[in-house]
Amino acid sequence: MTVRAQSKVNLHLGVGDLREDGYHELTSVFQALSLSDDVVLADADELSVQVRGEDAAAVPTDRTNLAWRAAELVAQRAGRAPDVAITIVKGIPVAGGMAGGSADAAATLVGLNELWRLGLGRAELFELGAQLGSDVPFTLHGLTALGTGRGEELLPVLSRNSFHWVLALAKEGLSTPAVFRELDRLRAVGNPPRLGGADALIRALAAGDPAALAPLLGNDLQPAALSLQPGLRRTLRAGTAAGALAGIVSGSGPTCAFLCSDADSAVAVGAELAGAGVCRTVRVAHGPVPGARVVDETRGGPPHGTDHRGMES
Ligand SMILES: C[C@](O)(CO)[C@H](O)COP(=O)(O)OP(=O)(O)OC[C@H]1O[C@@H](n2ccc(N)nc2=O)[C@H](O)[C@@H]1O
Ligand SMILES: Nc1ncnc2c1ncn2[C@@H]1O[C@H](COP(=O)(O)OP(=O)(O)OP(=O)(O)O)[C@@H](O)[C@H]1O
Repeated sequence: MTVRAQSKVNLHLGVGDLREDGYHELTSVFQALSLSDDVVLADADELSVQVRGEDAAAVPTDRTNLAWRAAELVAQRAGRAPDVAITIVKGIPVAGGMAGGSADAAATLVGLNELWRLGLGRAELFELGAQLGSDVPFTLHGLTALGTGRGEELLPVLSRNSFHWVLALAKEGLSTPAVFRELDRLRAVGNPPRLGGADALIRALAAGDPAALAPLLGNDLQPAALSLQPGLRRTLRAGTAAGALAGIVSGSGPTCAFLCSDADSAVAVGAELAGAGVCRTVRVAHGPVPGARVVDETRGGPPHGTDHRGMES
């Protein structure tokens, strides 16, 4: 069985104060993007994880892999052994701020619910997802949603039309906790900008107008990501110089996401950015797309032809 795991970008990421539990209160408008991983699940005698694709060497294959932890959690809920062979074909950059590990965990929850015929409802899957990480519930949900709390309390947001994105993938990843810590440090020594509400952005999404949406994109984590990787300023400048409507750091970074006026513009911006020497590679993507979902019910066997990806995802 193959389950598609979609990435995300935060169109608006307002970060509140540090809570006593070590998390920050967030106001996040998420959009699920077409850049994806495939998670292949096959019956086996024991739990295992294999990773393929460009970034595979950077991903653990032991119980620290979020998909492994998802399998253990759902098996525990079902009262059965977590015996499944998990093959992850990475398309989402690792430690890139696009919720790659979270999406793999979401795909594992959805897939095992089907493979083991557990009959868990959406609410139960969301509750298991929230135990695995703040971004997992959204990667189950997909489309466009407003997240509050630590990002796991979701409300759907109406989004008309498809939006077209160029993603600039960085050479080195960034650790999410390190970026939140850097923001706390910047706030302790200065006054980095804080986003206002997301109402205007939510209206622009409902209108389906990229030109109206572009100036409203914002990310409170961006100053912290730029502080840890100053070269990202050049990447952001190069994207808008290439014709994107706007560029932001995606989540905790370091991937930069550029909103373009249409699909043709995204291809042109992607080509120019790829030649500008400001990132490892570029991908073109669109959103919103649905959350983690089964795309091939065949039991067992890795997918064919999914690990050679062009610029369009
Ligand atoms: C930056 C975002 O991607 C935006 O969607 C998410 O907030 C991060 O979500 P995630 O990677 O699923 O994060 P988790 O695995 O839940 O948390 C990792 C670490 O990030 C920090 N963290 C995460 C979420 C949050 N609301 N406040 C935080 O301070 C904490 O240090 C936490 O220990
Ligand atoms: N299935 C997985 N895919 C990628 N990384 C994983 C996975 N499971 C565990 N990891 C570990 O988690 C770290 C963060 O990876 P991930 O790609 O999820 O980051 P991210 O996209 O920045 O996360 P987020 O956007 O949710 O904050 C990696 O450096 C890796 O060690």
